[in-house]
Amino acid sequence: MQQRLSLRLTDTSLRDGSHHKRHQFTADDVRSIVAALDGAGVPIIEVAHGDGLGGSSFNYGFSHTPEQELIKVAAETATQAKIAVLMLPGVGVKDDILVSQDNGASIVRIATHCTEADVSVQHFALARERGLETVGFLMMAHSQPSEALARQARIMADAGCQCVYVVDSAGALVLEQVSERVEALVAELGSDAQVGFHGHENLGLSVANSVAAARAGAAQIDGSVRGFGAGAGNTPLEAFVGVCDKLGFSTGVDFFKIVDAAEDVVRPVMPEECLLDRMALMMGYAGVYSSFLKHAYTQAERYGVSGAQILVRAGERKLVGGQEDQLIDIALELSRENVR
Ligand SMILES: CC[C@H](O)CC(=O)C(=O)O
Ligand SMILES: [Mn+2]
Repeated sequence: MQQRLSLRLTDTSLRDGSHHKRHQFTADDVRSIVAALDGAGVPIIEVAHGDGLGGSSFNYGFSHTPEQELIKVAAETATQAKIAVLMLPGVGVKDDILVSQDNGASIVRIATHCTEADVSVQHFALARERGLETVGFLMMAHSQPSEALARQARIMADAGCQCVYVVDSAGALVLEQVSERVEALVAELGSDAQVGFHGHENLGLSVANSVAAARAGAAQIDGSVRGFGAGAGNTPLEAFVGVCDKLGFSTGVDFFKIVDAAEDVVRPVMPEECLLDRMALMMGYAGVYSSFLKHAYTQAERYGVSGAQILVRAGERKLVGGQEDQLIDIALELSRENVR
C-alpha cells in the first residue's frame, strides 16, 4: 500500500508578501493574519522584512513597523503555529537571530544564493547551539544544475541545517526541473536533512511545481495565502491545501478555514492582487529574482524606460539578490538607447 504523503507547510505571506506591500506591514496586519492562519492549522508562519532580518534600509526599502515588533506580535498571537524568520547573511547579522529568538521565533531560515552556501555555516552553528530549528534557502535554484545544488545543500546540512529548500526565486523552474533538483537533494542528504520547496507563480506553475516537489520527496513546502509574495506571488497556500486534499497528501491545514482567511483577512491587507502580468511573466521567462519587481517599476518610472526590458536585461546579466542597484544601471543604459 502506498504511504500517505505528509507535508509540513510554511506560510510566507508576512515575509515574502512584504515585497508586494513595499514592507508596510503593521502590527494589526500581522495580528489578524497570524490569528487566521494559526486557526486554520498552518504549522509555520514566517515573519520578517521581505529581504530578511535587517532588510529595512534605503537599498531594499524601509519597514513601516520594525520587524522585531512584528515578530513579537506574531509569537504572542500564535497558539500552535511556530514563528520562523529568514535572514540573508550580510543583510542581517547573527545578533538579529538572537533578538528574533528573544521575541518568540523558533525557526531560523538562512538564505544564500545557490552557489554561496558556505556563507551560512556560522549562522547554522549559532542557531543549533541556541536550540533553534534550522532551514536553508538555496535561492535562484533554476540557475544551477541539480548536482551543483546538491553539493551546496551538503554544505548547509553539514553546518547544522535540518531542511534545505530548493528556492525557485524567479519562478522559472518547470515541473521536471523541480523534481530533478529535489530528487538530487534527497539523494545527497538522505536522513541528514529534509528537503523543501519554495515556489513563485511567474510562469503560472507554483502549485504544480509544489506537487512535483512533494512527489520527488520534499517534506516541507512554502506558500503564501492568496499568493501574497514577490513577483506574481508565491504558491497560493489555500489552493495548494485543496490540491493536497484531492491528492491524499496530509497537511493538517483546514481547507475551508484557510480559504476564509485568504478572502476575509488577507485580501483586505494586500495593496492589490499579485498579478501574472507582463512584468511577472518576464521574470519567470528571463529568470529574474522576484524581489526585483517593485524596484524595476521604480526605475522604469524614474528613467521613463520599459520595465519589462529592465527585467529581461537583469536576466541576461544573471543578477542575484543584493544587486538591486544594477537595475538603475540597466535603466540608464535603456534610456541612452531610447528603449521606452
Ligand atoms: C530577499 C529574500 C528572498 O525574497 C527569498 C525568497 O523568498 C526567494 O528567493 O524567493
Ligand atoms: Mn520568495
